[in-house]
Amino acid sequence: MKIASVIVDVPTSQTNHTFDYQVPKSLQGIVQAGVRVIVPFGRRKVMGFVMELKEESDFDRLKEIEEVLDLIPVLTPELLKLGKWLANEMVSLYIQTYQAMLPSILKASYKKEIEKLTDEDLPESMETIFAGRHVIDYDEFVERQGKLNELRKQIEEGNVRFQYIVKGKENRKQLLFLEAAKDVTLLEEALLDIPKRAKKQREILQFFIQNEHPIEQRILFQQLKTSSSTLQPLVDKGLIKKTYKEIYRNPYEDSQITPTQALPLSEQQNKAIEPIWQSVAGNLHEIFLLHGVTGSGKTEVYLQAIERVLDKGREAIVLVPEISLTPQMVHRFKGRFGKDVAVLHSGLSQGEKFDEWTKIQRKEVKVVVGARSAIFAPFENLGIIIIDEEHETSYKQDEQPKYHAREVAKFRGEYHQCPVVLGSATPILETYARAKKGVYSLLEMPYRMNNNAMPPVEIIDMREELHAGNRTMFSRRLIDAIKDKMDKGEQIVLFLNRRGYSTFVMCRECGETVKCPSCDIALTYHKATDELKCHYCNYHIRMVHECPTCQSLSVRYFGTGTQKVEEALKQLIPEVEIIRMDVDTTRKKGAHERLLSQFSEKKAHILLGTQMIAKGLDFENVTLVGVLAIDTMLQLPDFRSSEKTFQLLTQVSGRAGRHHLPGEVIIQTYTPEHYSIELASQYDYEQFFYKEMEMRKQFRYPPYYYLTLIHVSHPNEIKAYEVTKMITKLLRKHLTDQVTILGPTPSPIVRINNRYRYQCMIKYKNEPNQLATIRKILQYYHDEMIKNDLMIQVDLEPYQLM
Ligand SMILES: Nc1ncnc2c1ncn2[C@@H]1O[C@H](COP(=O)(O)OP(=O)(O)OP(=O)(O)O)[C@@H](O)[C@H]1O
Ligand SMILES: [Zn+2]
Ligand SMILES: [Zn+2]
Repeated sequence: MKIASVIVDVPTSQTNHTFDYQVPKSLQGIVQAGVRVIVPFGRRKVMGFVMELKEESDFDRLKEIEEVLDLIPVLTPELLKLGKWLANEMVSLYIQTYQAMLPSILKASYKKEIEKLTDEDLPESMETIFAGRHVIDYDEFVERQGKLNELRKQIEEGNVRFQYIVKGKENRKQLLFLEAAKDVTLLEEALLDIPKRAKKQREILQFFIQNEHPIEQRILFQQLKTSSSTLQPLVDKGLIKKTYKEIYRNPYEDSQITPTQALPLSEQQNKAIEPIWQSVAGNLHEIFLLHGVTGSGKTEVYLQAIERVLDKGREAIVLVPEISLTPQMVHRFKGRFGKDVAVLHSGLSQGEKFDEWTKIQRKEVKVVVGARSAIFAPFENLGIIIIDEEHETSYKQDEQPKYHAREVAKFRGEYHQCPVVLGSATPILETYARAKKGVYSLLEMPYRMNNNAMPPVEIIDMREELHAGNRTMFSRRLIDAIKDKMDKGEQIVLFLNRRGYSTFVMCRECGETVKCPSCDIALTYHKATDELKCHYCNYHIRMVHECPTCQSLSVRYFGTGTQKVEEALKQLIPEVEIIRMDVDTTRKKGAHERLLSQFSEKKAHILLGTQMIAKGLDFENVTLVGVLAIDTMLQLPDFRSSEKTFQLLTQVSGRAGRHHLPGEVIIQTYTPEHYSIELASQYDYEQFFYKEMEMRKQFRYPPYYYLTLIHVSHPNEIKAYEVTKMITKLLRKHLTDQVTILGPTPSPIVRINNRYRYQCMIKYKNEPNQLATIRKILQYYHDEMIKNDLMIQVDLEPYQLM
């Protein structure tokens, strides 16, 4: 095969197809599908992925591949196929999609260099920049105000050369090891020749007489309190040799993880796992929804399902949301499967991620536990895919390609003919509806382990607090409960929602927000025009200062930070010890883990935090969970806000009373009558599902309709608006009239990084022309996107509507 078709690292829609290259003789047999190569492209050199090899091309005079970056393909045949499908479905570029599947360290880095080719002096101005060097960075040349026309002249005269350098910048970590270079008897003989006063040298040699295994040089020096100068003569004599060993950067201290055994399953676990085992045994592709309340023992089901998969010699992918990928969670998997587990999440350094990925690629592990992108783990014999907390929005990538891990899981499950298990206490509506219809197999686990009751939930009406003259953010009931637990030596988790933002307004007197009459979402405040706007349909009214419902003047913006909560609480209860967990306190590596272990060692009464603490945590001594300001979530301008509130409350409540001590939950809100708060407090998912489905039907949202969101941004507001308007026009013209097109309307966050953001939304049930039309629109704006700083982003089935 002499010709390779290559997807090149030039992310534009015009280059979004394969280019043919000749494989030079020297690289034949080395270039194969799935490897990265370096190819000439225009005047540059770029990285590319080989899609396939073939004998013939429709083009003649092909350029040659210059270099191969991999000996083992980084993309398996399955991943090549998956990437093609995914890019088409998501209207994203092939190159972006393939790059999203790989550790970011495998992305190419590009550099421009100028090389001096002559021994003669260059003109003075250039010589000072070269400063005696042969090669310099082009960027440095420009930065130091080198003259470009001078440079061009020198290039033409052949005195200097300009070149693009492409590098796959992966690096493997190597450590320096020492080991005996000769037989023990020979070492013993040599020892006799070393004078008594060379004490340290003798110690080193004795060490190797007693230890035949290589040891890291650094550790030996530490142990024997010695250094290179003592060692060197022994190396020179050929008694000891230095070797480099590639090692994995391992972020987890495996030795500290206690191995665990499979637990005898409870009755409901048995019932749930049986169909999964059958599907594993029969190599059947089936999608399961494991709907189990918090603490019902879902994780144990996952573990024992995986066990069967490994027994068959196949592999497993387990997805866990980023924020619940805590050390606790990792330990549960490593405890059961030990060294067979790789872990992938964003807390790892690039190098660590690459090493974990390498273990998968080399088939040195059989299980990967990771966040969203672990769905692309290059296993070739997959036996199960598990997505825990399947409702989590972090499974949807919010940059291109805007894929959802669940859809990728289905593709891979079908390819490998293996089960996909979606687990949650609060599955997303779409998923539960499919399970009800029989598209997925529904497995229910309605009870907690040991039949512990779910902790009782008390809803506190914050409007009444205000009426009673309490202007703090804590209800009297919550403060009393906190003090009570402190007295008993029990612990408290306080949760503050932060995903909201202060652009919605609410009446503190009656809890009312102003909503769009046709979209049923909260209006957002726009300061510039002093208006409230619906960012789905662009309905707008003047900002209200008097509550439309109760005529009070207590209409306020909403939003508080964790730090404020901490300070306010300390004023009320001076002796309280608080561990605060938010983006600020967990920025440093390992901080997350440290704070949690401090809390479990009972070094504080309260763990106060944001979304970060809502999931996965399992503390024996926690008997009270308090929820502050849940309204900021309920009023998000997002049609899923009720659902997200229900999910969050259920998760948070699940943190209390998981063990022997009974727990309780207190939720503070200005809208206690809202169905998602009420039903969450009763743990009634089923009821919530029906109620919410009704709303979705009425306002024409998923799962009854599909949505596509198109985002436009530009430094000039008028431009952003005009383009969005044009896009809605084109859509209206080319799509069938069953489709609703909303917009143009400003995004809820109108300006980010000095770019103005507008959007429009397509609501449809079945629209065969959609993808083709969107592609045409992108083509149409191609030049402007490249030259004029215009950005258009397409999000199919969006999760973030901001
Ligand atoms: N078969 C079993 N026998 C004894 N203990 C079990 C068994 N299965 C699970 N457990 C224990 O019950 C507790 C709850 O289980 P687990 O954390 O797996 O529930 P979960 O459904 O994943 O909960 P969440 O959704 O809240 O994370 C854990 O402490 C776990 O070790
Ligand atoms: Zn009011
Ligand atoms: Zn509207």
